[in-house]
Amino acid sequence: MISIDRLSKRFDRRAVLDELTLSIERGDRIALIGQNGAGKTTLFRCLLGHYGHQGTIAFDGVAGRRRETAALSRVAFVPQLPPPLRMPVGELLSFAEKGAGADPRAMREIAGRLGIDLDEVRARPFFRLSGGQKQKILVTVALGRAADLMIFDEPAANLDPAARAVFIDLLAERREASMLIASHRLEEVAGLVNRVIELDRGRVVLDEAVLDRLRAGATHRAVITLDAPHEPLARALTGWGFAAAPSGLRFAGPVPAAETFRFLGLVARYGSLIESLSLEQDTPEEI
Ligand SMILES: Nc1ncnc2c1ncn2[C@@H]1O[C@H](COP(=O)(O)OP(=O)(O)OP(=O)(O)O)[C@@H](O)[C@H]1O
Repeated sequence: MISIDRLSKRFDRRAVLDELTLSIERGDRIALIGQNGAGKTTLFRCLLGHYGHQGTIAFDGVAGRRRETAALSRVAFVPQLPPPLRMPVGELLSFAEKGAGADPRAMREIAGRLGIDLDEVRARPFFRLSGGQKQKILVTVALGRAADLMIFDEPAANLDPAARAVFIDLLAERREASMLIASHRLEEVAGLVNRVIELDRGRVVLDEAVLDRLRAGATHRAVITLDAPHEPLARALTGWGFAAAPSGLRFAGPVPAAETFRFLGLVARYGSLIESLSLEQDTPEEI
């Protein structure tokens, strides 16, 4: 569906995406994890054609400018920070309807489930809504249309717990769509995804097809190598039952498949300290 080949993006000569290569298949529901500044939003912006870049991104084999038109019509996107739109909400909704084929009945229902009465907010300028209300409207617009790929950048960050739960339910109902969800709460999206990709300093450092493994109920063996010794991470890993090499730089231990998300959530918090991470079928070896 999407193939990304050696994608690089620099800001002020600093590489934010660094020869990133990745392919996304139809039916993939991906949690994109990684520390603040790892490059998640930048990857989305490149995918959506908002940023120029080096390397190629092809949608169904079509790359370059033509890809942008195709992408816009088939991709629904909810940004991390809502744009400061001055237009009334009603105008945004009719733009979604006429310009992007969103279904007004579906939007009314989705907004209602998220706790927003569209008639009440229709006349209000979008930028005057609260952060959570803006996010709910953007989610409503994104889910109100039949998109092939839904890209969500920390979509639930401003939602209250009740709306957060509804949002997860709404996504779970969209089984047919491919999804790419950046989230710092891996546990929250765990039930929705079948693949976890971790970015660190603009590179893919982990790409796990989790669903099959979870189904298999297997145990994996993780081996982690650090750039430098780090006491809190060492404590966290030994708390997981990992053995440490005397150098304090290498750790190995078992990760039951059902605990994969919790484990990856822990590791993601320390992403920039980790030089390498592997998660293999459980075959004990000396560390
Ligand atoms: N328009 C820009 N100009 C300059 N630097 C930028 C720009 N956009 C992003 N960056 C830098 O690129 C790096 C990656 O940012 P990005 O927003 O992609 O990270 P992220 O993984 O989405 O982080 P977060 O989890 O905080 O949302 C950061 O260091 C950021 O400061």
